[in-house]
Amino acid sequence: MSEFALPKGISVSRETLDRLQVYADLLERWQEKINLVAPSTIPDLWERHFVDSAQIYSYAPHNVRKWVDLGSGAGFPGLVVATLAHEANPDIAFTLVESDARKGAFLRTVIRELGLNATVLTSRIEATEPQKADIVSARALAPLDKLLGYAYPHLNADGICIFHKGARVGEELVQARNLWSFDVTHKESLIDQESTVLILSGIHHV
Ligand SMILES: C[S@@+](CC[C@H](N)C(=O)[O-])C[C@H]1O[C@@H](n2cnc3c(N)ncnc32)[C@H](O)[C@@H]1O
Repeated sequence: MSEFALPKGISVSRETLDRLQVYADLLERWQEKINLVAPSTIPDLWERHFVDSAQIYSYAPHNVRKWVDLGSGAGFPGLVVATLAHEANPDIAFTLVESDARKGAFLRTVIRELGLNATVLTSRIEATEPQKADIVSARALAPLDKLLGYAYPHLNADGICIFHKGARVGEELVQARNLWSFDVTHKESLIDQESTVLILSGIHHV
C-alpha cells in the first residue's frame, strides 16, 4: 500500500488521506451553518487542526482498546485519530464526549460517512458514566488541574492521558500537582513551538 506524508512527516495511506479529505470537506460545508472551529483557523485548517491532532496517534501504546476524547468539538483530536486508526487498528473503539448537540450531529455525520469505530456521547463529561478508557485525550478544554478531574473517572487502572497544551503548561503543571500525582512526558508540538503534548500516567489524587 502506498504511503503519503502529511506535513511534518506523518505517514498515512492514500485511503486514510482520502478519508481525512472527506472529513475536512464536511467540516468546511458545516462551518457555513455552525461555528465548528474559530473562523480565523479555516485557511490553515489542515495544519492547525488535522496535523495537530494526528501527531498524538504515534504516542498511543500498542495494546489500546478504548480511547475517549473529551470536549471533542469538531473532532480534534479524537476523530482525526479514529480516522488514522481505522485501517491499522480498527479494534480501537473511540468515544467522543461533546455536550453541544449540533457539534455532536456533525461528529456523527463524519463517523457515518467514513465508517469509523467511534461513538458520540452528547452529554456533559461530569454526567457521563465512567468509560474505563486506556487513553483519554483532550485539546483546548480546561486547565490541567480541572482536566484531570474530568479525565480521572473515565480512565482504567493503567490508563494514560494525552493532552495538547499551550504556552502556560509550566504554570498548569504546578497547579495540578497541588491536587494530583502523576508521571509526565513532554513532547514538542510538531506544529507550534509554544505548544506541547503531555503524556500523563500513574494518575492519582494527592
Ligand atoms: C474550545 S472547544 C475545543 C474543541 C476541540 N477539542 C478542539 O481542540 O478543537 C471545547 C469543546 O468542549 C465542549 N465542552 C466544554 N465543556 C464540556 C463539558 N463539561 N462536557 C462536554 N463537553 C464540553 C464544548 O462544547 C466545546 O465544543
